[in-house]
Amino acid sequence: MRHVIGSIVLVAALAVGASFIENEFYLRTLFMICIYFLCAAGMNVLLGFAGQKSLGQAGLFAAGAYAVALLTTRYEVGPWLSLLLACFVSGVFGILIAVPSLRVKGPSLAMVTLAFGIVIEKVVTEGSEVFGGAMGIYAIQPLNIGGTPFTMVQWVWFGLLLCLVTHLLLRNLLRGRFGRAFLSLQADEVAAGAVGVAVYRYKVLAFVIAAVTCGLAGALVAQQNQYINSDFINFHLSVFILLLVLFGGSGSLYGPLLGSVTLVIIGALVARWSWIEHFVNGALLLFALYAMPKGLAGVFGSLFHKLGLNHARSPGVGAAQGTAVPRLPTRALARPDAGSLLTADKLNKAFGGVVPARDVSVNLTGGHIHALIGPNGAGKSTFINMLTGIIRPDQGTVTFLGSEITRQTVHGICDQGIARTFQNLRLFKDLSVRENVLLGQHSRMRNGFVSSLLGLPRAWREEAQALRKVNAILAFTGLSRYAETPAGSLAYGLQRRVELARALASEPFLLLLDEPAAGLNPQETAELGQLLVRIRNEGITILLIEHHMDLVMSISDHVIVLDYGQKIAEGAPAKIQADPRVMEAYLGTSTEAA
Ligand SMILES: Nc1ncnc2c1ncn2[C@@H]1O[C@H](COP(=O)(O)OP(=O)(O)OP(=O)(O)O)[C@@H](O)[C@H]1O
Repeated sequence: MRHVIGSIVLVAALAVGASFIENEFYLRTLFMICIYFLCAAGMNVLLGFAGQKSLGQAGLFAAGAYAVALLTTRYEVGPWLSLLLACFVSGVFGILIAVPSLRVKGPSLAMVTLAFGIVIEKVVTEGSEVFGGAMGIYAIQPLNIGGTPFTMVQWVWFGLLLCLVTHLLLRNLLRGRFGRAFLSLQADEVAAGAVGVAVYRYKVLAFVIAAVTCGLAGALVAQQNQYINSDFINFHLSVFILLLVLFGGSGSLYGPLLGSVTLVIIGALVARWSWIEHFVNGALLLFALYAMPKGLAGVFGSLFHKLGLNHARSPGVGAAQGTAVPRLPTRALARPDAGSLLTADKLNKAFGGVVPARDVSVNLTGGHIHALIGPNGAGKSTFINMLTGIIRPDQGTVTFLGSEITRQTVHGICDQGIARTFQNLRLFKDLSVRENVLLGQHSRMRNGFVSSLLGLPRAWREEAQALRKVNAILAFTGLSRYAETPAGSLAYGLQRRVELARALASEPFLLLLDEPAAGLNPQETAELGQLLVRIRNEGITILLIEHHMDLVMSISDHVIVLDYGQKIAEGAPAKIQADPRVMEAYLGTSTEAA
């Protein structure tokens, strides 16, 4: 609440200050700070959190501006309703621009969005019949109160109010489940899916948020000027919006504010020499990229840190660190009598000539540790990838708790109760250990977009409950003391444990571990074995891919052996150790020689 009250007081003070300003240029500068803040706040969600690079924001600005222009001049829709509809139209364009992001990434995505911006620019320039071309559209109805158009001071007040609301709403959204999900997209989409984040849905959402705020800004500019033409909509605007975020601090809640205040004021100072404006912006962009990778927010953040002013309390530090033996949060099994938890029936997969799965059928009994072993390239990881939806089998079915999951999405399978770790660690390295594990709780949290955006009690309750569970998992896995450490800075063995803790946070029925002991020293391997037994004792079934035979034979209840994509043996560890086909597969010799 302190932040909310502080923000309201600041905005109220600015609004009162603005009412004493008589100079139109200063008021307009304040209004443009608000406009660019709106653009930057949405762009920050898209770029700073979700990691999607867009160079087409000018097109979305145009969508809002022209929507309001056409609605008020051609269709005589009232200015307030037009403003609302303009946000809706921009949101629809946001979905359109998001579609390519489902297929392309990084620079390719930037090029596609750039093309979108250019197309919109061309459409409004050339389509003079509808959009007025370079002449533009005049007589756009401004916002009004009781039929009296806003004065310049009222525009500033309204701009400030929108900035306040946008900031507080986005802050609610980004500090919880949604913000973490966006960050996971930026870090690793495969891992995001595996912890239950619906990757495509969240990407589209980030694009829509950026589109709506940008469209709102465009509509306000059109209504305030009562005029819009194609000169407003150009590539420089898209780059400027990008610059606002990068200069202010991408991924920081304060970045958009710092960026828009600084750059609009710099723009106002050089306004009389319009020819140098682009040079200045170019130089600032280069400066931000080279000298301030975290933007102004990063510079201020480290300054406050050095001065000891950063009192941000870490959530729930020390919780669940008591002496009692910690328990894992688990969900109740819908069918507790289910002997067979998962059945894979005749799974087949071919990558061209390589066939890593050939009629593989496996039955995993609940409450056991199953091990999947086999020589390198036998198809073990492919098998786990098929169970978790990362790879679609060519043939065969996977049934989990009585329902077929063969064609389900990666996040849908996580939702059902299957969690996994990866052979090559896939941690969200820049996030703290606690945030990594909180991301594991994503699929267990039920607060939706609206309750998160509005910061309703339900969202806070969910967040507090998730935090309690995460603290218990950290204690269970012995990670409590590293809770605030960035995951990527931990020793390798601890990183493996964080990935395991993250998987446990989705409260799975079945835990799939792809070589969890790879890279661990003998002591760490022994500790891992004990941890896995404790997890099994909590009622969680484990399927473990491992090359450490000592570990496999000491903790497994059931061992499955793959070779060249075929199951060649399965049974109790002692039986597998004595199986001649297994020896042959491992030693590559005939049974007699072995
Ligand atoms: N996406 C892919 N495209 C093409 N070939 C693939 C793909 N994934 C796996 N393979 C091939 O399938 C075979 C089985 O790979 P997989 O990773 O499943 O084996 P593995 O038993 O897990 O091996 P290791 O123990 O070395 O991890 C290998 O020859 C591998 O090169």
